[in-house]
Amino acid sequence: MLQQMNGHSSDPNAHGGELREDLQEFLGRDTPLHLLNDLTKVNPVTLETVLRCLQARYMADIFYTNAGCTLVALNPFKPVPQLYLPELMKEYHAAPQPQKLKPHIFTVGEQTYRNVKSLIEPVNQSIVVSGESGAGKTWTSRSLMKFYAVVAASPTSWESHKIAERIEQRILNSNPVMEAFGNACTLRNNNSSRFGKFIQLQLNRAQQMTGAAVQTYLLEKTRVACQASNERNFHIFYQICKGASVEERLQWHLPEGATFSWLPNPERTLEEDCFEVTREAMLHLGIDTPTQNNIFKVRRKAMALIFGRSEGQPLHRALL
Ligand SMILES: Nc1ncnc2c1ncn2[C@@H]1O[C@H](COP(=O)(O)OP(=O)(O)OP(=O)(O)O)[C@@H](O)[C@H]1O
Repeated sequence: MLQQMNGHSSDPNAHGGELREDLQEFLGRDTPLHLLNDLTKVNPVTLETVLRCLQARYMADIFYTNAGCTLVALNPFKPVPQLYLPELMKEYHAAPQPQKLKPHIFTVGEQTYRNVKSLIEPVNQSIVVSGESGAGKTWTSRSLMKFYAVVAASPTSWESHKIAERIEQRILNSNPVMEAFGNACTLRNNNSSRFGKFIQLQLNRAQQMTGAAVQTYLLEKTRVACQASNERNFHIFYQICKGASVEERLQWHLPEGATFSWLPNPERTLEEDCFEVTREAMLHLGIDTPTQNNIFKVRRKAMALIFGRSEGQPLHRALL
């Protein structure tokens, strides 16, 4: 992280072989760097000092840092389940001043939620999640959706509780489906979203979740026919190839172990390859098994048409 950014060396010794005076002063300060919760408090604000601070926090397993009203999220590249527990979501939700708690994506979620709540005429709130490929945007969006599913789904009556649960579950189930059809393994990220998305969560006047809409754009369609070496096609094709049942294989004319010229690197086993998870999520979204089968049949035919037949299979059989 400290090596190179935008072509500028961030080596503090690059300035005449000695640490610059202001940087020396910054590094020698009394407060340990990892305790700096807000990058605007870094003084002087330079590439070196900001990166030093983020690096110190990363080494101390602190992955969120404020930068004024923006939140910087570092990808931990390891599971940190204790950071995303429902109890923690509730803690941020119940806090009188969540911004006084440790920086977290839940602070942003809660602040936004309160903004909607505090206005007499409800005004839409937006959270922009940006970063380079593999930075953790999908993870962050998922965490926000889980947060709202917990804090915005607590209606009182049993009947409405059932409805809220259904909506909450559906919102969360949209993720595996979107990711199966729109994500692929790239050099930078095993589960890279190859499309942009605008997720809208709808609340009623009591700030309970009543629905959600996802608009997708800019799907990287060219990946179907052309992938960089060591990258893969969209997950769904591998899921079908690896996860179809014996009956489905017969029905879809998909022999066990069939290989396709445009489905490279099938030997890589990813957790995203799980067909069952996609099917289950589709079921929860109201896409029943016969409809699912039709969707997968079309996918299978696309595989024959676009990817070429599985080895040794005549075309008329592949298109059946
Ligand atoms: N907060 C986190 N905790 C644990 N793991 C994380 C976290 N953020 C990201 N990751 C890991 O990093 C991987 C890449 O993150 P993610 O898919 O969210 O990146 P992205 O910014 O959406 O990338 P792309 O633009 O390529 O879709 C995740 O699959 C996950 O393994």
